[in-house]
Amino acid sequence: NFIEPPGHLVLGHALDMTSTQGRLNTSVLCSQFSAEALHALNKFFSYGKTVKIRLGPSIFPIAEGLVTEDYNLIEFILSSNKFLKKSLNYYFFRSWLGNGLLVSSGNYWKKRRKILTPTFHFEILKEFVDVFESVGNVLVDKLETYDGHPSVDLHPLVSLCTLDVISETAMGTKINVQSGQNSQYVQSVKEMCRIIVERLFSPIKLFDLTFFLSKDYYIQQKALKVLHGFTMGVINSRQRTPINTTTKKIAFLDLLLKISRDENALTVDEIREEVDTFMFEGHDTTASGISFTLYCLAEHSEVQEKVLEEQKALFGNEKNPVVTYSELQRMKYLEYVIKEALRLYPSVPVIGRLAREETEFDGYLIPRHTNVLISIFHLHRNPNYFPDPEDFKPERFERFDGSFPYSFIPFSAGSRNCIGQKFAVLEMKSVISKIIRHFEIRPTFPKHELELSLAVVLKSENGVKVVLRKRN
Ligand code: HEM
Repeated sequence: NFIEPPGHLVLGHALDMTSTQGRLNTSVLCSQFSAEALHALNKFFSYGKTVKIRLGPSIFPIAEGLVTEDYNLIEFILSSNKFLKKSLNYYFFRSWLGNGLLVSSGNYWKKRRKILTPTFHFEILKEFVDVFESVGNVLVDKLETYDGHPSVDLHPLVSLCTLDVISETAMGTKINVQSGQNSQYVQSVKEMCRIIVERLFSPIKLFDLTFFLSKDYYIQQKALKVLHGFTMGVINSRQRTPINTTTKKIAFLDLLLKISRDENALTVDEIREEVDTFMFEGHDTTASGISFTLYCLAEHSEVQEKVLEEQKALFGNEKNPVVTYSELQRMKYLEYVIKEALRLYPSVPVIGRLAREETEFDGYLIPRHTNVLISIFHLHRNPNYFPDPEDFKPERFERFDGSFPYSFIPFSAGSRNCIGQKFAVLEMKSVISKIIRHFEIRPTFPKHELELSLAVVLKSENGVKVVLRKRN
């Protein structure tokens, strides 16, 4: 069977995930540990490309599973309809996202995916470019206040920008969090993201019984009240307002309301779940992508220069052009840069699936109901597919011919891939190109070394710091 790296008799590998010393310490109870999860995976993969791990006694199915960086197994899983169900740890999203697209399964998921797919049609996405651009302008204004500072941590600023974008596009509502409004909503999003990550790794918070006794349970309930209350408030008010058919820009929520009215396909609660799913999946992921791309550009001035050249070829020296969808499409080099940044720093570093039935793979038996965690992070750094994998070389994507289609999967692959992929790339291009036109981005001195942490969304524990200099 698959190898199980040595671990604690009862707690299994929970200690590896939570403490570099392998000792039980307070980090098991609190949050400072997802950086250790990355080190732990590095260690586990020294035992094999696919290994068995557990975060507690093996009598609890939620606490154990396989973790893999093996191309062949990943291809097998993502292309098979026996692995369409999400692994058990997605359970922690349910209190917030209910049965939304990210976590649902079976026919329920199929039906919803079919309903939602047309809402991401490029004709609809095209109309969102204005939102990316105007919200991006607010970010540029904020970044200008850091001109010449010894360093600025991009992530929190970018994260507010992407939250503003997703709110306006998903709900048709400006929440202006970049201008300090709706701070309670922002705080609640943060709390929920933190609690979900903690529950994933902590053997104490993993189980409902012990989680319900913790302080975080009360924080979660409070945050959920704010989050659900906010979304429901927006839905109720949009329901009362007839959809303006004269404007081409229609928010996802309005499309869902229209579908539910015309075809009676979704209840109000189901719409709320999907909108919440977009709010979660659609902001932290793009914030991580934008911040890490800008960090890579700071570290590689020659690449930044080529990105700027591409901008000049499109817009001359104009820093604030009216950017169109087709111009974003023409930013080919920037697209390679974003891909290379997502290769090294995939916003979603690990995804999980559940074996629907007992399955044989390469002489190994994967029992029914096994959780299989796929490390996109490690897959993307495999030298067989990406020579000198630690180097940042956007040009490699000029030659990427798709012979190994599952070697680069920042948006996952197969029928459960990211529905928001095109939206995300457009948004990232819009915001990054705008920043590059306005600022020269330099590395900090001394160099800011990222402390990556393998949370639900990839983060750097010590921030993503660069130096900004306004361009003339
Ligand atoms: C850089 C940005 C993004 C990255 C890297 C990314 C990545 C991913 C990945 C890897 C998955 C598969 C998750 C899994 O199997 O557990 C996924 C699913 C999903 N993403 Fe994204 N995402 C991004 C942006 C977005 C945006 C902007 C939206 C919405 C506007 C979105 C909505 C979704 C949804 C709804 C799913 C679930 C799809 C399903 O299961 O059918 N994502 N994303």
